[in-house]
Amino acid sequence: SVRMEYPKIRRDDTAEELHGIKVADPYRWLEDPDSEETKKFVEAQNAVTTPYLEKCTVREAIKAKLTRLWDYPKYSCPFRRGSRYFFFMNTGLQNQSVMYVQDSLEGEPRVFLDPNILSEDGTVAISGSAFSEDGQIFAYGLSSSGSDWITVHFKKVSTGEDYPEVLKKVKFSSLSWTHDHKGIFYGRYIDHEGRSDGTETISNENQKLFYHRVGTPQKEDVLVVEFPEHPKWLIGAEVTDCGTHLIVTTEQDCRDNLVYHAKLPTTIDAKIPLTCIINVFEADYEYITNDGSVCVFRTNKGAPNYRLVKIDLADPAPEKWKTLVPEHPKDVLDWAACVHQDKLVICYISDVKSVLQLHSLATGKHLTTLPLDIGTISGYSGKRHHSEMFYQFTSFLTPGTIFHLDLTQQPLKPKVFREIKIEGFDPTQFQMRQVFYSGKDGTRIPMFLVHGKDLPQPTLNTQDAPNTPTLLYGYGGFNISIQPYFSISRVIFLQIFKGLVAIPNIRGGGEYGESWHNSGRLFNKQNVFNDFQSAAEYLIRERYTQPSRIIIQGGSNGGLLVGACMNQRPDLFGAVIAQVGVMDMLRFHKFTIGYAWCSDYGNPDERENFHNVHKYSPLHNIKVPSDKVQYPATLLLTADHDDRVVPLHSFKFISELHYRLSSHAAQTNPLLIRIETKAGHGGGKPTSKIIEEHTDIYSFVMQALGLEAHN
Ligand SMILES: O=C(NCC(=O)N1CCC[C@H]1C(=O)O)OCc1ccccc1
Repeated sequence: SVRMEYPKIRRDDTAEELHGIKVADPYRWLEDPDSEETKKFVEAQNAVTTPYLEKCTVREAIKAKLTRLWDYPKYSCPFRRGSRYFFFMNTGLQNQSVMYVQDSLEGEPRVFLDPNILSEDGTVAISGSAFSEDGQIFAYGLSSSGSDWITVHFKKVSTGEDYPEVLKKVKFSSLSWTHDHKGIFYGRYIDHEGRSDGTETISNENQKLFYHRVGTPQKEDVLVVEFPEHPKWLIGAEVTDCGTHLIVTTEQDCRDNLVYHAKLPTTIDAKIPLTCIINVFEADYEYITNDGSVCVFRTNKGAPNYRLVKIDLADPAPEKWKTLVPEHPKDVLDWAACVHQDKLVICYISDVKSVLQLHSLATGKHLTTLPLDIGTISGYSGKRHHSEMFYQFTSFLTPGTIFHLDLTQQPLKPKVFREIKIEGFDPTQFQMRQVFYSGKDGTRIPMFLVHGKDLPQPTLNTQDAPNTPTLLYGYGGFNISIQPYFSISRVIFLQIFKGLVAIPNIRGGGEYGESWHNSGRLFNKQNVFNDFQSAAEYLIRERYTQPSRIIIQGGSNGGLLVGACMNQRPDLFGAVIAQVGVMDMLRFHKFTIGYAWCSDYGNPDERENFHNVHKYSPLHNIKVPSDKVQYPATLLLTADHDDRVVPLHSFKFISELHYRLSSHAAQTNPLLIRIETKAGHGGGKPTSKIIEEHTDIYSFVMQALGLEAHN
């Protein structure tokens, strides 16, 4: 294939001496999103990528197929607030799901809030919300163009009218009502200078907790909690189920938190004095419910697979804690909620599949396990004072099934409340399996395989290497578990390319609790890359596919994963899709919320951590392969309002790839970047932009790997 011409991007002599080594950073100037030169860079890169994608002869056919199959109704669990029921629903191609209200489960749904009317291109999304206890006022966050910043609005439920005030400079905030329905606690970056629209990259510091009284202007909000000596702490606040106390948590990164509490004053007009009950960052503590001063927390303190403990706020010494639900030896206690006054809903992850149980709140004793197929609980709604609950099940081949459980029944019998079906998708044509493969160090790693029933079975004796296009997707970090969930774009990959989707549950995730997370972070981070490469080697050894047919895909921390893997094993993959990736591991902590990722990566300002991340940082480990080997066809994707992982990571990485590889004789695979506008990290992205993105990814893959499309 013809060699690509890439834009000539200026390199300057910026360099620093860091922890004993000289580190050049010739594209440092790309860190300024507002400079004319950076804007020209974006145009120049898109000017190369767009024609390449449009050259794909079946691009329109792929888009039509994606659009047709995408056009199926999507529902959330219904949830009761006050005397009304609400749910989100998307008829299929709406840019944003619409919020409906019903006076009863059988009642006629009425539009309650349609975010689609808030912008002409669907780029305004609901991001966070909370009803007052009586269900009469709805507090909701709106995010524009995918930014983490939100504005908070208040709607009177009975009339649908908004109150006049809008709360600004809000980010990474919980919204929690006092039970007198007068107002909410929320996190605010009141000191933030300059614009807060998600195109800025400055670090988010000095979040403070405010109390807002509905119907008053934001400038009258009361500063209730701040930690001026800890500018990087993020503050969470939750009013207890009984309404009398405030539970405050602080996080300095993406793991562990402190816990404070306070009795709520009847009038909130000054700072609230807190009592600290957990004062060391060594575990996660999540408030579930309380009876008087005795609170139930989900924690991994002394329990890497998590457990539920009772802590008496009046006597919080650890030796006084009572274990309510002990740690399971193998399964991870993923989340818990209190329902019907005296029951706990507990969701476990067992070999990556969800297990949903009811336990007694009083004794912790297991009451019943709700029947589930192999898959994931992707939604839940229920409150302590409710006698019913809803939960949503999904899997690779199940778009979504919503169950209703009436807890006053004996025996308990979950009822299918709604089953989502898709025209043109027949799940019986596909197969999903879980296999276990060995990592480089012998660790057994689970992997889901999804493919058409007609996938040519890997026959070990045929000479010709199997050439099934294989999408190998991974994340590998932050205690996040990649469980089976339905993705119509993956189904289309299987259909168009007669392909295989492989999802290895590599270390760094939460699939097997804290130990799985710890064995994939800090100085164990290379295990994550090894596990992912071992997954590819397993698929090749088992004759499912061959290197040139493997497409590795990852987003954010998963973008780092594929960026590192393409550097370490350019020979092992045919294509790389790196979405909003973390590519500059020496500087990630300097921008927006990047410092919070030091819990997985380590702080590069510290010598040992610096040398550790320097070893795998994608930007710093591009190596020209031997003369027969080339880098896989690579597509980086990012967007101008991504303020979670700022686009500079991908800008610098594509520039360095071009600089290092474009003169490598064997490098005929394209190395491209797709930079979107009015888009962010992914949350809240409108359906139209999602379909465009998947269309471009599949067009890229088809073009680059010379795949044929089956209709
Ligand atoms: O940064 C994250 N989450 C981690 C995250 O988004 N990461 C971690 C690495 C890159 C990117 C990703 O993988 O999506 O969320 C913001 C936040 C809120 C409250 C407390 C701490 C942090």
